Amino acid sequence: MRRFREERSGRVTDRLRLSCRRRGAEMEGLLWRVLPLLALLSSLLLYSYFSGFKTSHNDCSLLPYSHYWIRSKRIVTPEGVIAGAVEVKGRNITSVVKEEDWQGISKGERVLDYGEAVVMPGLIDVHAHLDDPGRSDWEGFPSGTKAAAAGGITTLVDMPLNNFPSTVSTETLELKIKAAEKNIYVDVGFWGGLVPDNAYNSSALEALLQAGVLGLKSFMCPSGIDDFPMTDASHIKEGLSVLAKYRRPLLVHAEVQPDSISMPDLDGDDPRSYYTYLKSRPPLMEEGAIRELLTVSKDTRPGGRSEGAHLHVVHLSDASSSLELIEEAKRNGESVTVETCPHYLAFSAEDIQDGDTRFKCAPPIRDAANKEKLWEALMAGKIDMLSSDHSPTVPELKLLRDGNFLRAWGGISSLQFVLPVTWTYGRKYGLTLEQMAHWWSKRPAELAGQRLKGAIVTGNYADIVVWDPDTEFYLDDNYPVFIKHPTISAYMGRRLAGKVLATFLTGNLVYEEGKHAPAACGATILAK
Ligand SMILES: NC(=O)NC(NC(N)=O)C(=O)[O-]
Ligand SMILES: [Zn+2]
Ligand SMILES: [Zn+2]
Repeated sequence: MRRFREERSGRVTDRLRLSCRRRGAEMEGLLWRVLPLLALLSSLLLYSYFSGFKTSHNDCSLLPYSHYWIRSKRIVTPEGVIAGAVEVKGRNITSVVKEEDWQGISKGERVLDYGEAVVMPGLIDVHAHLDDPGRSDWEGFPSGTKAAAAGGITTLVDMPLNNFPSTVSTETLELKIKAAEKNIYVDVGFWGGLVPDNAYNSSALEALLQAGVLGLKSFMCPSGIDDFPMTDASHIKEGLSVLAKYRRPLLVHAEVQPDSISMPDLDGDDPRSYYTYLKSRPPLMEEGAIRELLTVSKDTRPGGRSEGAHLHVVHLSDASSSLELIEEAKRNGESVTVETCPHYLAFSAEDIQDGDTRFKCAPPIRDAANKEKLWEALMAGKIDMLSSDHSPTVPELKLLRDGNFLRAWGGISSLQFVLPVTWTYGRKYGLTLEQMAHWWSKRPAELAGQRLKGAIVTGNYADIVVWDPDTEFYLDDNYPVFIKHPTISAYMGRRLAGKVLATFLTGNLVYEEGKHAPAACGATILAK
């Protein structure tokens, strides 16, 4: 029995030994097969570690790495235009070096040398209507933000109207955020709507602000959108008092039809004539609205009821009395700013052909003398910033064939073109690269409360546009245009200077020479 057991156990041991040997051989074989794979994997890991290669989000960028230098002879920084390089690592700018210090930098790094091209902070457009959700056939987040990226805009703040439903509550903001997520090629923040329904309901307004809108927007005249009714000065006063607590701005479309203004009689006037439309919205409408606004902007003074709130007049067209009133408010210590748009700086009423409703917007484009005064005010620092007021629609509603200015949709389509337009029309007034960055990046970043955007400085997000001020091009059918309906844009067919070469968004090269990164990796921006 014992022997048997021994014998048996001996046989078992033998078998075990045999199977161990066989398994050992198998393991060895496996090891030889796996070893090269392991070596490959570890070298890939090492490579990705040292090169900053993105393993997960590389569809967000046209570059296969995320640590690199952008080099140029013209980098626009808050300290002036310098020759040198901007170091980008991941999402941020990690250093900005002048040419004289460049030699000391390790040469193993990746360098994108743009020569003489301008390297500037990405543009921040605080006034765009992307019409999503609800009217994405007018524009929509994907095409709108692709156009923005192609135009050097890295951040835009979307208006609360023209989308449906209008963004006037936490629920409607939620719909907007959902529509934007994974569909945006640049960063997008949101203004909420101040409307009669929520103006006296501070808890509703607070909920909207807590949900992340960067500020509020209201209209002092009919907006043309049924679920976005107009507000008066008393609504605005209430809105400002809530905004004060959050230190966020109220943006106002400042046109009214005050009883004191006797509106011109248009009976018998040709609706196809631009002058008929111009007559229907005189400068007095802007002036009247601003006069009313100034009765409540007093509250924003230090020690005032709404100290901490801020009033921003959007798309100023009247360069006369309206501008003087705004100047006066600023002198009185009120927290007030004003923007104008490239179309008021590029076009004048004299140039607009009868029936060409591509030029219809509100307030209207005024005469050449007014345009000159707008440029003067802008150059003198009296106008704080620029915005696109990109407000497209479907071509049918522009009534291009009919040409009826009184019935056509009002709004200029410009999102992709604002950089070259500002540059092209501003050169004769001597505008500088620093002014471009000031009006399009620094001041809009402040308005939208974006502390890490709007300037090329260490620590900021690497939101950068590279453009060539000397290249001229025609906006013709061969030009890559990304707005949804190019035919309704007043800029098509124009010759412009200042070509966008590349756009970087939080370190990703999102656009280069007609091509976008495959994935929509812009972020929604919500205020905290
Ligand atoms: N509903 C609109 O988009 N209106 C816009 N229309 C323009 N500007 O003609 C605006 O901003 O007022
Ligand atoms: Zn407006
Ligand atoms: Zn607008």
